Amino acid sequence: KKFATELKFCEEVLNELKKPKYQGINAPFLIPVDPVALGIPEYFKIVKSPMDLSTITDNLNSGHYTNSKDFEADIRLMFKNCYKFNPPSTAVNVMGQELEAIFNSEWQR
Ligand SMILES: Cc1ccc(Nc2c(-c3ccc(O)cc3)nc3c(C)cccn23)cc1
Repeated sequence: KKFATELKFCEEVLNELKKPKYQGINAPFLIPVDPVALGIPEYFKIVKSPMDLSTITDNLNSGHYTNSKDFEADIRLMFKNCYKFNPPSTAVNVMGQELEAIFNSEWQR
């Protein structure tokens, strides 16, 4: 896709994931994980490259992404981090799976 159109599509998908209608599942992903606030001091030992939707938004707006593949890589990194730290069937792990399913269906649009 043409560069500008490509990034416009990224912005649309990103905005969808952040919508209030998904607040039950996007909450852990809207802002950077705060290990102190969450009482998980081991977080940065387990997750070497933190990523979240606000950081991805800043990256998109600052021209950090040169194509949609780089944008997609950070989205996927965010979910991988979630599954690495939050064991299967925990609330946050399930929220990650649900939000990832929404991303996947939007991304194929
Ligand atoms: C004791 C404990 C256990 C699990 C969590 N996970 C967690 C995460 C999280 C998100 C992404 C991620 O890569 C890692 C963690 N976000 C939260 C929130 C917003 C509320 C409650 C728990 N949360 C917090 C504390």
